[in-house]
Amino acid sequence: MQTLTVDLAERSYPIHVGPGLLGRKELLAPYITGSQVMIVTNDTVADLYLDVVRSMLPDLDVAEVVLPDGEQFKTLECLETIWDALLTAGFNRRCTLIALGGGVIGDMTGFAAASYQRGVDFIQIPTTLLSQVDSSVGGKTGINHPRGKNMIGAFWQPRVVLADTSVLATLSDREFSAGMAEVIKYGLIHDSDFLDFLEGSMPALLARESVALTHAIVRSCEIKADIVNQDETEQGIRAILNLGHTFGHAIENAMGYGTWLHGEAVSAGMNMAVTLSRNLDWLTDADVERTGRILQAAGLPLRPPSGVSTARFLELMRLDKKNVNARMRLVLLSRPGQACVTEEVPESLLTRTIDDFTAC
Ligand SMILES: NC(=O)c1ccc[n+]([C@@H]2O[C@H](COP(=O)([O-])OP(=O)(O)OC[C@H]3O[C@@H](n4cnc5c(N)ncnc54)[C@H](O)[C@@H]3O)[C@@H](O)[C@H]2O)c1
Ligand SMILES: O=C(O)C(=O)C[C@@H](O)[C@H](O)[C@H](O)COP(=O)(O)O
Ligand SMILES: [Zn+2]
Repeated sequence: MQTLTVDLAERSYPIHVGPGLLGRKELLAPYITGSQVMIVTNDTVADLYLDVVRSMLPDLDVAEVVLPDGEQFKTLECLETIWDALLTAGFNRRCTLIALGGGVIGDMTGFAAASYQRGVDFIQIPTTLLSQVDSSVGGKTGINHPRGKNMIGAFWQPRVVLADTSVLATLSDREFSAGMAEVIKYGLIHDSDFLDFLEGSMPALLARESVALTHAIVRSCEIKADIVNQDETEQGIRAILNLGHTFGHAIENAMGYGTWLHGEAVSAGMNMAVTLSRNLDWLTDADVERTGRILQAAGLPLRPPSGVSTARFLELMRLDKKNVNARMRLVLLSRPGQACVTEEVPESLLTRTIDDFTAC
């Protein structure tokens, strides 16, 4: 097991990464202060891992909420289901919520913890690649709104993250590839050596070979923790974690939540952001081609779905939470391995770049 730390003074917490963590009671016990524990999961993950997580909580008052599976259920209604379960079970301010699942469960459970009785403890047990490398770390929690992705939420840090790499064996290839999009993101925004590693190791990663996969997860968590440590609530540098997301969230919303997976939409979005960076002469054609090759090798899409027009893209992108002025705020690459946030992209160039992706 390897352990990293998110370093946020009194909100600091460990991220444990390795095989066979589920079942190890001693990894949870130090972070549970009261006697009441609510495990929040979905019907797919419950069938696979609920029993073993329950076995890690002896002598405690344990209740469960099993939600329907899917991005389309990252809603106020499911959040209400969690609040109702907590109230029905008579849970008090010293209770702990455990998020057992992917990013959907993690984001919703975190927000339920942030809001229940004005804030209770929560623990992340991420079970997808995406949630192990990204969503379980950093404290962004929330739900979708029909008008926009993750529009309602809070920053609320977990007490501990347990990323058991053994559970990735049951993940579908499509979901595994979606997780790789966020892994590739870290190479693009922050670490060109890591991008080289990912480029050279893609077959081993897709075969889920333990050494390569563990390195990819640990390095991703290190990069995310480093950025979050500098800027917990996204006043500045944290926004670079949003590479590809302004385009990607527009795709997710336009297609209907759950149609395109988050990682798939981010992949097409990163390719669009990299292309826009090239159109600004910040990157070369070779950089764009290489990025496309890496994403494609991971089984990810390079282009958005054909049904989304440029006008719809722009309409949805204007709702993005990063925007503060009339000008769109975008995360682009100033070179491979280095991202920047800019409001300086001429509207005409942005439109032309999107047009190149939306034209049949
Ligand atoms: N908070 C953040 O910082 C952050 C970061 C990235 C993404 N997100 C959010 O995370 C969500 C996407 O997360 P995701 O990709 O994990 O999707 P997900 O939570 O929908 O999980 C993907 C699928 O895998 C299944 N699953 C989970 N673990 C499994 C396992 N071990 N074996 C078999 N099946 C398993 C789930 O039931 C689901 O069907 C999006 O809502 C996105 O907005 C949040
Ligand atoms: O942790 C962050 O910061 C991120 O932006 C990580 C993203 O991968 C993630 O999808 C996040 O949920 C997006 O946040 P949002 O604020 O753009 O909704
Ligand atoms: Zn993301």
